[in-house]
Amino acid sequence: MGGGPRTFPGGLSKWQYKRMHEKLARQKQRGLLRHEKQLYLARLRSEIRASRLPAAGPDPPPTEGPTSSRAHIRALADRFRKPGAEDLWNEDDGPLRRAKQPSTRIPPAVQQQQQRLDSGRPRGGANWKDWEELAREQPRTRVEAAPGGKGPSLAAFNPKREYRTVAPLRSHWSSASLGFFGPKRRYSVMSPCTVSWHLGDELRPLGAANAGNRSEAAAMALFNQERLYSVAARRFGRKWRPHSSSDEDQDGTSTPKRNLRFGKFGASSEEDSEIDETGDRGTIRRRWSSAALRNCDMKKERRVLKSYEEENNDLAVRIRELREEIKNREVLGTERRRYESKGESLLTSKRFDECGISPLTVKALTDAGYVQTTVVQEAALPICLEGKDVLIKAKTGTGKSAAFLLPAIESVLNAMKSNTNHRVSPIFALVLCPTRELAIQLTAEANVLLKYHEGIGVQSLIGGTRFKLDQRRLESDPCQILVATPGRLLDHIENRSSFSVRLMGLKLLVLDEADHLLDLGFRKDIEKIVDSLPRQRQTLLFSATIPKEVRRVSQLVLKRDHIFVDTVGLGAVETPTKVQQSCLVVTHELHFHMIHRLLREHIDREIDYKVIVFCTTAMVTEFVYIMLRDLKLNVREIHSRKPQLYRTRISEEFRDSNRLILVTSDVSTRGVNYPDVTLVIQVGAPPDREHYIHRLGRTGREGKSGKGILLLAPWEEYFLNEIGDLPIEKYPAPDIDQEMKQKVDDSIKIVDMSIKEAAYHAWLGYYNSIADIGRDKTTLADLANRFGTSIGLEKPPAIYRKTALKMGLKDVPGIRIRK
Ligand SMILES: Nc1ncnc2c1ncn2[C@@H]1O[C@H](COP(=O)(O)OP(=O)(O)OP(=O)(O)O)[C@@H](O)[C@H]1O
Repeated sequence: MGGGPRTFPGGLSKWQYKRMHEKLARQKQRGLLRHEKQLYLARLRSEIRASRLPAAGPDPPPTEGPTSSRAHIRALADRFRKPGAEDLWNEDDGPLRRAKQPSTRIPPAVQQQQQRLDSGRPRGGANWKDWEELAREQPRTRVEAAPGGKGPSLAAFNPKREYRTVAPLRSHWSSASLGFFGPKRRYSVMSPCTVSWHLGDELRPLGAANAGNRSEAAAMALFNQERLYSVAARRFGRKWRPHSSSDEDQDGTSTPKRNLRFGKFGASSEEDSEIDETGDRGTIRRRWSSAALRNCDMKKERRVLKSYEEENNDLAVRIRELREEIKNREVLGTERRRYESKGESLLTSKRFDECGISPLTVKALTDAGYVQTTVVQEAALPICLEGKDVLIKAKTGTGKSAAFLLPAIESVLNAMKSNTNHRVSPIFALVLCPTRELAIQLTAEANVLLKYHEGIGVQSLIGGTRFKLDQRRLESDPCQILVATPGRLLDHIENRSSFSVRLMGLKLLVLDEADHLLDLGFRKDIEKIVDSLPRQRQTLLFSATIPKEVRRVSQLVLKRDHIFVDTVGLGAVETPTKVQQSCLVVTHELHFHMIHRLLREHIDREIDYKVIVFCTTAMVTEFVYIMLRDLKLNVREIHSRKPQLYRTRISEEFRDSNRLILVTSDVSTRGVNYPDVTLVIQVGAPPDREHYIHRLGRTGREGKSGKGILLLAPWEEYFLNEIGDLPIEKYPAPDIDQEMKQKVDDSIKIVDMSIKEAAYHAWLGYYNSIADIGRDKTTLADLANRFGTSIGLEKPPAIYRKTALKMGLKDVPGIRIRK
């Protein structure tokens, strides 16, 4: 790939540098997988536990010993079930620094109740019911023993984080622990923590080791605890290390200090579980093991409980934020409904000159006909211009491109004010997108917005062009904003150290079509790219679809305190409202006849028609294109098998004209803005729901109307389950007259046999990769052969043994292997 430099930063050779990057990416990938696994396990555990709980009934007492079982399970289960709960590493888990535990005096009422319970409870017996009662009657606040008092202390209880809190512990609770450690079911939810408490003026550990002073019940408690911890430790594959030592009581009785702790339970439990011996001895002190959330919430850094005041403050801030969010949503929702019901575009009343962007940019926007912002621009601009990380979801064709290009220009302007002494300017803003067409389009759009900004340049870096030429262009022309596809960008990062150096000045990273870029196909490249960028940067993620997994994975690139803006709204339809969606189910044998019929009908009805036909693979696209061309339709093709220059030319032609049909593969699925498309036909089941939405989004842009038809074979109807929530009408297939059928059959015949064979192979590969179909290989082979017949293949073409092996198709009836 082009002649790169001999040395790389740090005096590394090209291969060392490359290996280093690969190693880093591998490590990150492993970390990610580990997190995903932990998350999954945690979810399973909490679900199982939650399902074992008694069905209804009042909430369990807030404090019930270190186990705090039901509250803990509920909290976990609730948390995992909440929409958006996939984000386990949220701020609720507390700050990363150690916060002091505030102490509060026990209110007199509590003390009275405690005394009442004390007197009613035999020293050696656990009286769980009493504690339940007491707990129920108490407000959920942290209560600690009065200094020097003998009374028990109620652990901090934060309603927001029940699973982290610990039950009230009493000085004579060694036996009481029998109660709450008793039932085995409770073991698993105990938060391992070191507990010590005061008797008189002395610190007394739980579980006295001195046999002379130890009651039988206390011994039982100790036994139970040991059992408990070892059971828990075994379950999680970690060792627990009991630390025993002896302290002398003031009254001469010796009380052993048993400091129970896990060696490495969850995150660094060691420090967390130490008894704090420096503080006030009159108060009960605890430090919480991060194992309270077990490994399911493990982080590299240790989390510590927030202080009471801090939490209250946080809570207040959170409530305020939520209120604002709800208000914003309402405003956005009303705005959207207003425009949609009026049948207008998605423009809001806010003008660009009110958004705090440079007057020169506003001038360029006005020239381009942009005066008012769209909903997504109105929502995104203030947050992006504040410098925050954002994840934004907005429907297709609603102006997301400008929503991130404008902040990109602003960040360049700001950076250029402070960075004036560079010979070659750093790249201040980097926009990543999945396809070349989209990169070219975004570059053109950025150029429009930069019309009056002299000295600021935008360039694209995409595959299919000459590496050396790119290199020269990057060095000679101004480039403060770079729009790139991941593969080619990575080539430059790995092979041009001067390019990597330029990226070190980066201020803003944008991932357009973020869900696709963070998908498995791109993720490795994205990780490598992100590794080579400065950490101090702003990151913006945009897409029309953001599946839950993507929200979680987005943490790879976004800061923890990023903002999620959803202009679509929970439960709202994700497709443009003015696009009429329908589905036709037709047997394979008639698929191509049906495409022809639908196109003819549409052309007859729409004078200025502009149609996109999406096919499943590049080779099927080519087949359909040749067939339609032979049927005398005004048709063009774009797919990955075509040279880039051709693709660019066709793309531009289709953008600027009408009365044209574009047959394309998924290279045109996302982001590409072809104005005034009147109809989108999707032939065959799309790979997933997101593909369906993005393909359909090529029509009905800017609030205009459009039509979408999904053409499925009967066995592809499973896909309708994935898009069941979208307003799709299923229609019976119209008849095809004999004359038309014959015409199509003739056109199929003229397609070259090699293209048909390649189409068969591609078809087989595509559906083999779709889990719903690819699982049953015999059926798949049968369906592939039917497809082969429908495109005029007399017998299924043979495939290479190696390919068959890879696809799991060896020895499958109906699959021919090449000798
Ligand atoms: N404020 C505006 N005023 C007028 N037209 C606008 C405005 N913002 C965007 N547009 C136009 O809306 C169309 C769609 O914009 P854009 O391509 O940015 O949509 P998108 O949300 O990125 O779509 P996709 O999800 O498909 O990527 C474009 O033709 C663009 O010129």
